[in-house]
Amino acid sequence: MTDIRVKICGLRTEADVAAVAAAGAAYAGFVFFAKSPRNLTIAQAATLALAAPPGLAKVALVVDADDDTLDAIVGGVPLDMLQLHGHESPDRVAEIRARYGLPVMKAVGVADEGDLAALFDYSTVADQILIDAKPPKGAALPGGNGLSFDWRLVAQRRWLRPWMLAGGLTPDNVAEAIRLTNARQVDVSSGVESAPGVKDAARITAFVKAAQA
Ligand SMILES: O=C(O)c1ccccc1N[C@@H]1O[C@H](COP(=O)(O)O)[C@@H](O)[C@H]1O
Repeated sequence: MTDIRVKICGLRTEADVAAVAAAGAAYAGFVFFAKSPRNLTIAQAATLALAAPPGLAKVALVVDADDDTLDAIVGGVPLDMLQLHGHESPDRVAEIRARYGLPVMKAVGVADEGDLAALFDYSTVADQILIDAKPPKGAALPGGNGLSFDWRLVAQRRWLRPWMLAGGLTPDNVAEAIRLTNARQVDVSSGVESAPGVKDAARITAFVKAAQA
């Protein structure tokens, strides 16, 4: 066992939350993005968040959300972190962090070397950085597409803040991704599903086991 921290994103049922907790994940992610098959209402997310045991951090994933939307989410769901997965500027990240007093994790899409500078920019304002694959042009979702990027781009790099590796991770490839990048935290959504938006408890268990082996 290692101290790798795992985030399982896109939970939709209380059984998902129980599976994530039982597997030993550190974070549970709730998606607030209408186009996603994992999208939740505030009432649904509140029910799931209240079912989470102490020690399982509850993360709300939003995409270019305005203040009214964030006010409703933060006011209606007990949360430990906000994940910003859109085109939020560094100033907007700082504004959200100050307004809600919650730790903020900013997702940055990476496809080539040219994308790495943004990681430094965001690491001056966010509490954590989420390094994800850049979505293909015209993709309906800015993340959660099950696509990975060339992990060698971030291998052995250092950032100012803790970071998490995401994008196309599965129970079969997560150990290799960790070995190559030296990531201490990993995030997965599609790789632990049996169909879009349907989490698979056995895959969740296998993913956490493989990440922490
Ligand atoms: O999961 C979603 O539906 C989603 C929607 C909009 C933005 C991000 C989304 N998910 C995040 O994308 C990455 C990678 O996911 P995957 O493992 O490749 O499916 C992960 O950080 C999710 O939290």
